Amino acid sequence: MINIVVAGPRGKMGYEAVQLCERDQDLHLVAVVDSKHNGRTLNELEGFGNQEVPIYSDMEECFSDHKVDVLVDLTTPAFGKKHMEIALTHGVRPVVGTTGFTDKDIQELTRLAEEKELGAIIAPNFAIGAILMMKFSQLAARYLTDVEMIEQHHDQKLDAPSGTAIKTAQLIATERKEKQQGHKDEKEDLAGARGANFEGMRIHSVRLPGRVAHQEVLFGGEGQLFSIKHDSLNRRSFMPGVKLSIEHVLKLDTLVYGLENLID
Ligand SMILES: NC(=O)c1ccc[n+]([C@@H]2O[C@H](COP(=O)([O-])OP(=O)(O)OC[C@H]3O[C@@H](n4cnc5c(N)ncnc54)[C@H](O)[C@@H]3O)[C@@H](O)[C@H]2O)c1
Ligand SMILES: O=C(O)C1=N[C@H](C(=O)O)CCC1
Repeated sequence: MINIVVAGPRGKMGYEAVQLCERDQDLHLVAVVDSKHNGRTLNELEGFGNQEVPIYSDMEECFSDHKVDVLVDLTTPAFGKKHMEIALTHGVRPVVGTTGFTDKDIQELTRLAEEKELGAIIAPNFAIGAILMMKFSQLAARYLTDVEMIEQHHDQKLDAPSGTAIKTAQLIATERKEKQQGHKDEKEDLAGARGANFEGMRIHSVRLPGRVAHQEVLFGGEGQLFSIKHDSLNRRSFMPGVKLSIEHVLKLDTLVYGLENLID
């Protein structure tokens, strides 16, 4: 049994992670961390069935009261880093799907994980299909170096571009040199029209009700187009990756950023 704490249980992803623990015999949900409802139990909240799991608003108190192996953090960009620091300081391995980490955050958290000799995972996207999209895009960029991305998410998303789009751009950047794309004299008549610029790659972020998580990576060459697309149609699509991460993080003694590092 792996003792789990989920942070953000009332959120769209946190709710699915709680249900994953309920379904999976290897995962034991010992407590949850929520910004509200301190001192109550999950079964007192609407939608949680009979899960008599204690709710804490103070993560440190939660880790003092329980023996925890893994923290699954699915909160907001404002709290992801702080929660990882608290977990590592208390000897708990974090598996974090929360997005919005900067390069500096990842460097600092890597140092902390190594100092504590603990595994940690930051996964911008837990869906296996999205990992394949990123890996295939990295390969394609070796041959087709003009790239644009369109990522689409629901309209409650706080960060843009998505963590997945940034990670895809970082992987592609390992295979192609920075280059200016489009006409050298192009000019935006409306600010933002050409999207965000990552080493010359353009990233376009769509936010609409009804969307879940979608990304298309578009490659252009002389007389040809190539595109790779992934759609998450519901949040269950992320749960096999959460389980995979929980299993892997127990065997690690450093921070891994991106599930592409865990699958061949
Ligand atoms: N890695 C992935 O595959 C993946 C997939 C979907 C979403 N995400 C990311 O996961 C995060 C959550 O997404 P969501 O769609 O579930 O968002 P959401 O807004 O539905 O849920 C976030 C939850 O976090 C809670 N929260 C905020 N601050 C907190 C704190 N200090 N302590 C405890 N709980 C706190 C909120 O109350 C809310 O219930 C986002 O950063 C999103 O980008 C990642
Ligand atoms: O719903 C979200 O928010 C998602 N965020 C991740 C990202 O930023 O890439 C992954 C997919 C869903």
